[in-house]
Amino acid sequence: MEENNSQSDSPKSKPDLIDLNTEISNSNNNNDTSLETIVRSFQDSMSVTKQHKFWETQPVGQYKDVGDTSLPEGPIEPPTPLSEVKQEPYNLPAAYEWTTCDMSFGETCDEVYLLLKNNYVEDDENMFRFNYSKEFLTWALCVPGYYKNWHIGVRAKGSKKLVAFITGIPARIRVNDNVVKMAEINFLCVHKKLRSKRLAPVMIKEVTRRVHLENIWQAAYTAGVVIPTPVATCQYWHRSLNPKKLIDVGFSRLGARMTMSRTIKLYKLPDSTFTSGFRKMELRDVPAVTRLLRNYLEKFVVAPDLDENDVEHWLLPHEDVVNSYLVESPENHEITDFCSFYTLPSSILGNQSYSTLKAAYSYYNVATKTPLAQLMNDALIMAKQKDFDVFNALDVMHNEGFLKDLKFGPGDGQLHYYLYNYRIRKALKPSELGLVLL
Ligand SMILES: CCCCCCCCCCCCCC(=O)SCCNC(=O)CCNC(=O)[C@H](O)C(C)(C)COP(=O)(O)OP(=O)(O)OC[C@H]1O[C@@H](n2cnc3c(N)ncnc32)[C@H](O)[C@@H]1OP(=O)(O)O
Repeated sequence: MEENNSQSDSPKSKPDLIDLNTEISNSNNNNDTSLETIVRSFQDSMSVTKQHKFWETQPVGQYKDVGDTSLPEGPIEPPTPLSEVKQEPYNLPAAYEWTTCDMSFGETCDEVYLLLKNNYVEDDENMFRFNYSKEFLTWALCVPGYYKNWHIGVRAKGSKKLVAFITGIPARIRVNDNVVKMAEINFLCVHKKLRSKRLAPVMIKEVTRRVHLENIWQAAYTAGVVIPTPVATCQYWHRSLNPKKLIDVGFSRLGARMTMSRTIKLYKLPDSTFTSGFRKMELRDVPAVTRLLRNYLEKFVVAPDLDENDVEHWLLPHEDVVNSYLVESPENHEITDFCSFYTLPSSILGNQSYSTLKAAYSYYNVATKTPLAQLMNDALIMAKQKDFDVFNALDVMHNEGFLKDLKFGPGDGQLHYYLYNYRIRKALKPSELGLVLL
């Protein structure tokens, strides 16, 4: 392991405090997310240039190269011959050992669930912590063509307790005109008691080694922390569905001149959806949804290259995991619009009355006939019917087109997108991203 050089963790998405009075008017926030601005403001706020002992050694965009448009787009390093990829796992401290987490095995899934439930991403004020369900974790990890040994755990040798986790899943991601085989890396987690001991770099190197062994040399990931170097920085927006509970648990505040009853009225939604032909997606819709989505995702600089298998896995409704709806024309039965959201509750830490915040996260949405805001309003109505407390959305794809109209308020946490071993010339605007990672 490397020397002790701690970095404070911060959530990769954060259920931010939103002021329920000002959030709607307060939405023309500064949207200058050019990479230069992000890196500079980050460095300014640290007053020194932060050192990244690990990330400086990796094939990722380095801060010193920011703004140098002469560097070519594409892989930073060429692939190494497979025979030269290290065959044995990286060394762990003597008291720990690697384990492959078989997520189809109930007991292992329980252990992963509990490690994350107790140690994964929190907001800056430590009021909320992501609580991914077991069904969600299995869905997110056991994807078409997945490699079991990319679901990597670390156990204490004596007690066999699971103390750390990191995962990769295979994906085809298009960057401009190139479809690149990548790993999507997620669920990096080190038990709270083992933090700041440089375990994370060992885990990242180990997942990298296992991905390389499959002849894959690029990866995509998101994080709440700034490390070298984001390809885009996005913001979360929140739409209250249950404002009273959100206020009671400290997720949001009552606006200055607002009463609770006015606030409840402000966020009230109709009981049923508005768009005729709006219905739940079914298995028979997979080909039409795939066509709709592929056509839409072409508009973005970075987006997944999804086939019918992927769409069936990622978008077919799955109780308490992912919800998808579409609009089928009552006249010609054409599928013209699609919207989806996934279920990711957070534990509410230290509240007497409530233990869980039920959050829906906007996933992939495509509107070709129905106005996007109307389609998303129907998604909000469905989320309310399903008893979600809040509907979250990033400012990616065309989401900016509905956020303000539908009474979303900006959060103060940011989510940074990264590519490993792939350079793009210029930082992207959130609206140039067609990718949502879980
Ligand atoms: C080709 C295939 C490639 C595949 C790999 C592609 C890359 C994948 C990259 C991973 C994508 C993950 C996507 C997600 O899952 S993002 C979610 C991350 N998880 C959490 O935030 C949960 C709560 N926090 C923790 O469990 C720990 O704080 C973690 C495990 C995050 C760090 O543990 P700890 O706090 O005990 O620190 P350390 O002493 O061991 O290590 C310190 C070093 O680690 C760098 N660090 C800290 N946080 C992150 C982070 N979120 N991404 C990348 N690097 C991170 C940090 O800058 C420093 O390096 P450097 O600044 O000195 O250089």
